[in-house]
Amino acid sequence: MQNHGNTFIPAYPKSITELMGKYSILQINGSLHKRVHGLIAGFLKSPQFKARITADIENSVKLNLSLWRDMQSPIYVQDETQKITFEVLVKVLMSIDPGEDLNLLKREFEEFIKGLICIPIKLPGTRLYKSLKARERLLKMVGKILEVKKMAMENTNCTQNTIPVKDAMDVLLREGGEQNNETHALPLDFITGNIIEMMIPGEETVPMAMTLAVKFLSDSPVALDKLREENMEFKRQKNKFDSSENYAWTDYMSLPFTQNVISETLRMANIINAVWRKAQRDVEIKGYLIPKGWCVLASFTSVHMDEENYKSPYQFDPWRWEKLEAAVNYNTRFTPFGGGQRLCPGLELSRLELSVFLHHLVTNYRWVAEKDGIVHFPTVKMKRKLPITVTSIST
Ligand code: HEM
Repeated sequence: MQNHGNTFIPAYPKSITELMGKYSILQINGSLHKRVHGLIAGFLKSPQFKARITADIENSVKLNLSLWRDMQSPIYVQDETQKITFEVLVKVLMSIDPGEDLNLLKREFEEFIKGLICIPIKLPGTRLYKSLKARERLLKMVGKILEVKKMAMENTNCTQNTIPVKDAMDVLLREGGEQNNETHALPLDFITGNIIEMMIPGEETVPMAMTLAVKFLSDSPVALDKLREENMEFKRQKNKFDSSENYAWTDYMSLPFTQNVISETLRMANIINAVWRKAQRDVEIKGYLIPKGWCVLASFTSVHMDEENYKSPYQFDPWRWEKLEAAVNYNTRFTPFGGGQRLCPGLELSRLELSVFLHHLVTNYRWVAEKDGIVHFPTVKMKRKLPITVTSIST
């Protein structure tokens, strides 16, 4: 994973490559990949972006959690967390607010991703065909949003600084277009395609991490008590000074046990359990020859569940991170977000979303989870979407 795209490149099953388009960030290599990755990662980790998105995440989490009070039991955590994170994701990528457009986009996107892992036959009626059609409709919808943004930019005779960059689409739209020099600008269809493709790694991962955090905490009452204690104390301290309860992203990041719960959840969840690569030349690793053209599956589960890396790896133990912090080489032993030049640009955003969700969940509700199991293939899911019954905590 640490190579520079000249030894191993991504290689996905045919249904995925068909659906993604050849200029997707997930498939491109070399200098174009470096440019697009750098733009998106730079934007998502900027303090200005995180400050702004924290309020959006809070609004979405608070609104959706408040509805739980009047919902009939059981509440299905997997569905509920998906609502929250989809709202955040489209805000990050193209600033769509909740409403009819968002609902339509969600429906089409769900139809689109159903075909990611399927038999790659492209005939009317097949799964792949339906998903390709959904992709065409998505391209149209996102293309319209892009057109509007482009016109707004042109009408205000925008230079880099006059209209603030609000989302990933803005970032890509402005790239190379400054000083009216359009020659280095990214083509519009490249941008539209990539906005849709960036929804793929962002859409299911964060809600599944939230759902599994609830699952692991339900099975570990001592860890849940400690998490609640830390977050209740944080809430009390905050309310002393500012009863409006608006927290900064740095507040969330400063809760050590909560961060350890998130790391431990990501280690055990293995939401992206592996990545696919293809050898560009003969490669020798630890005495084994991987011939040019062969595919390699870099398994993160094997890393995270290896006793040599983590003692009692199947035990949910957030405290292990207090001891591990200095010792673990994160590049090779903790890889939920991958590594090297393809390291997930949504890493910090995901941790922030998880922190906000856990904070509002444990300070507002107690819950009892029904029996449920985790399915690991082809993607991580709960067998029964994790049904829980909640009771409000009065503070
Ligand atoms: C818990 C949540 C998440 C996990 C576990 C996760 C995991 C990963 C992993 C393992 C990769 C590397 C893939 C590879 O090497 O081929 C990746 C790439 C990527 N992720 Fe995430 N991801 C998460 C959330 C997000 C979010 C919220 C976004 C969107 C805002 C996002 C956007 C991306 C993109 C665009 C890439 C491709 C990067 C590239 O190839 O240059 N991810 N993610």
